[in-house]
Amino acid sequence: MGASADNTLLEAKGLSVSIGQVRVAEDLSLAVRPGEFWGLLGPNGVGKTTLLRTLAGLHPAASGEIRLDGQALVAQPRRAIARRLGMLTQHTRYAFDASCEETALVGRHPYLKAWSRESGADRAMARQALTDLGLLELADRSCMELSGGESRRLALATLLVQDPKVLLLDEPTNHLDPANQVGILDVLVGRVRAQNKGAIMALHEVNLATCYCTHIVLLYGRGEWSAGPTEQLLTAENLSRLYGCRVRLVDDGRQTVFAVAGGKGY
Ligand SMILES: Nc1ncnc2c1ncn2[C@@H]1O[C@H](COP(=O)(O)OP(=O)(O)OP(=O)(O)O)[C@@H](O)[C@H]1O
Repeated sequence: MGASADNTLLEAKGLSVSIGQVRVAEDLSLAVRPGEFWGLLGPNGVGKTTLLRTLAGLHPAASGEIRLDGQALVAQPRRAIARRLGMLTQHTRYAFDASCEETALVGRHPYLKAWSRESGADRAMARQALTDLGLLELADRSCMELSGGESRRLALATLLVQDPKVLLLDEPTNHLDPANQVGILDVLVGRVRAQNKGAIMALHEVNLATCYCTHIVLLYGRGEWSAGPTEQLLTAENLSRLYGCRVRLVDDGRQTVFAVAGGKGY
């Protein structure tokens, strides 16, 4: 199956999404093209995870359509979807005792035939991903013995080994110190650009979004949203409305950053 005529990797058309009593998005349309890295921002509980799960085909939309690589998502078998789309979930929990290398190799499962084992090339991919995420020294260590940040990086390594065209990332920088946050975003953005992938990343760190994201989706609540290029969407006015607290833009001549200026009384 080839990409769609205009190269769109993942497309939402007129998508309406709810969960429980929460209206996440009404009539949402967006198209993720090769090389684009989208940021998904909004307050706690607004529905970022739910929207990512919907785009992955794991939560049903109330209406609208999702197209992956030019074809309706619902028409594609899960195994085919897993070769094209991968999701990093918000929390990393390992239920089975396996080494970090074996855990990273799970990313190759969508490509293996029944009863077949991972090849040397698969193992090389796993070791490369562990190297890229600074985990090679832990290759033989049990995944049950990792710190929160190490577990997070192992989950990302597994996603890189899965090597899908579309990456859905739910707060990938959770549990990571600042150096590891920019380190893993450098790796992810590097892969997206070099290999013409597309990504959507839910996150709360607005200043990482300004550094790394080409496009932004803002979820305001009650189904309201806006989407577009980062420089148009990420303004102090939009962010103040989004989070319900005053956000200021600070410019030191080299970089512009957003700073929380305090609550209503400040
Ligand atoms: N299975 C469920 N049934 C009903 N409501 C749910 C369910 N799962 C989540 N919710 C609710 O749906 C809303 C959206 O949750 P979601 O996890 O998508 O938000 P989020 O924007 O990712 O939040 P956060 O920033 O806190 O991670 C929340 O109010 C949550 O309590």
